[in-house]
Amino acid sequence: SFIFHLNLRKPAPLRCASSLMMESPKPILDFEKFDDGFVQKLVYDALVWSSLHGLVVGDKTHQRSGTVPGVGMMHAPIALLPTPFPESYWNQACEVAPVFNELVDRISLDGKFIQDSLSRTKKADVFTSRLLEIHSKMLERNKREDIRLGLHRSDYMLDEETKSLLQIEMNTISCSFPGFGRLVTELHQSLLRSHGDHLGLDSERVPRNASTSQFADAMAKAWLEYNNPRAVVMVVVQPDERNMYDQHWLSSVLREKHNIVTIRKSLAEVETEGRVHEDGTLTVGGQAVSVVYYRSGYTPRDYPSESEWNARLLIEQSSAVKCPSIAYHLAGTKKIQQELAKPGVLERFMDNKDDVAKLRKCFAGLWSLDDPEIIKKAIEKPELFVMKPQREGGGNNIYGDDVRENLLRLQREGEEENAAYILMQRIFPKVSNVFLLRDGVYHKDQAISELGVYGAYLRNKERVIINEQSGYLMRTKVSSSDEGGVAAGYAVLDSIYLN
Ligand SMILES: Nc1ncnc2c1ncn2[C@@H]1O[C@H](COP(=O)(O)OP(=O)(O)O)[C@@H](O)[C@H]1O
Ligand SMILES: N[C@H](CCC(=O)N[C@@H](CS)C(=O)NCCC(=O)O)C(=O)O
Ligand SMILES: [Mg+2]
Repeated sequence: SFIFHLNLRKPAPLRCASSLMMESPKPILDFEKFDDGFVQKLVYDALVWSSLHGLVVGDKTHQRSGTVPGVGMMHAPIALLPTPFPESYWNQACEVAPVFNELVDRISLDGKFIQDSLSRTKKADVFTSRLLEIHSKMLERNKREDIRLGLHRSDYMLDEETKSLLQIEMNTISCSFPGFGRLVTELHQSLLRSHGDHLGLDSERVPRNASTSQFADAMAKAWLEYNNPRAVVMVVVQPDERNMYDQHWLSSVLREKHNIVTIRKSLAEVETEGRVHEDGTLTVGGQAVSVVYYRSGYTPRDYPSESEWNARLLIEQSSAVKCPSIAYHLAGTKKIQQELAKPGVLERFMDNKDDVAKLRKCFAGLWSLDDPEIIKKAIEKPELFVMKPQREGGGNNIYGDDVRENLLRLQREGEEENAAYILMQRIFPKVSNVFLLRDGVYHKDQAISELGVYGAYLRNKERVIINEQSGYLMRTKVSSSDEGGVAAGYAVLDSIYLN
């Protein structure tokens, strides 16, 4: 930011400013300059702020912390200060959010594309085949979803090599941290207001983040579109949830701002208490449900028995607004992400050339395992690739030598299992210095970050009611870690400092 201000003082030639903008972010923390005493003060203020503002998670050493609110809470893992991020890439990520929202909706309407794209994955991956089974049942019934609510998060890394913003993945189900994304932004703004002078940082450079209210408002509008004043919003949750407060933030806004009641049910509870009536209404425990918001159901672990699959099917068959519908869920799989990267496929869904260009600009290299050239290259240089199964929730990817091992194994075992994976270009973001705060202790470390941009989409038949970028989440992890993910225990919650 210091350099940025200097630049503002003299009328820099455009070239210089733009080249400054394209520069990789300057560290805003000169580690050597700070004394531990000052950092400890920042840490103390950050921990108090987090505790007072509900930026808390369940403490896994406390066995009731995943079921009983208020018991065994721990501050969420956070970065002490925001991470520098070039404003030009921030603008690009925000601008493309509504385009990705529209793309997901268009894909969801093309049942044949979904079934065809995943037809071989169906044979190689049981979990995906179960989801596809529900999807094909809906196609057979010609089930229409007139009211469609998407609450997405598109994740990006800034590739240092190519100086380009590349999409890691598009999440269309159970996107974590719409509650906490906003809170971490407010925490960092608060810390910079108190200590900004000493740090030489301006709190105005941390972009406003209304992720919680924008997601809750979208759910409230979907509730209105369903038009049953007695109906509730149902949050489908995991029986044991360490991240319940992030979820409760949305329920709290629904109640306080919109006077809408939410209920929390596991898939097993939906199976026992749920019913779909003649007119399509879903009732659970006798209460009519207008919107089903999944914060579970995205991983095989959420389906320990047939009961959970029955519940998923029951919900899908109802007239409730599913967030996501099975089609939206499948549109966000990694296999579909890889299919979309093939030449001409985006054009199948988007007629606006500029939109297609905006989407394609942030595609990393994505391949199926049916491309011998790529397989050969990945076996030679596995460190340049990430191999991904059709899984969500973190901790599932294959890196480095394991990529080579797995590719050789698949060659030996025959091509059947190939369709269960995709290959992706490995992205190498710039490393920056961060203070990571976990369990009340800070660690200075080299880290890399991943910017998640939330997108909300609400449509009723031909009427698009909401299509917006709705806040952001920065996740920062030690650069030595291949995997990411806060819930998975690798990353911390962060925000950005525009430079
Ligand atoms: N192409 C990539 N290059 C570098 N890191 C990646 C890449 N893809 C994924 N990762 C890392 O792995 C983590 C999980 O990958 P992701 O595709 O987001 O799977 P999940 O659905 O489990 O979150 C990401 O948060 C990121 O840290
Ligand atoms: N416990 C569930 C966790 C839900 C979950 O894992 N969601 C995936 C997308 S599917 C996700 O957003 N992962 C990135 C967040 C991270 O880094 O941990 C919840 O919070 O409702
Ligand atoms: Mg992810």
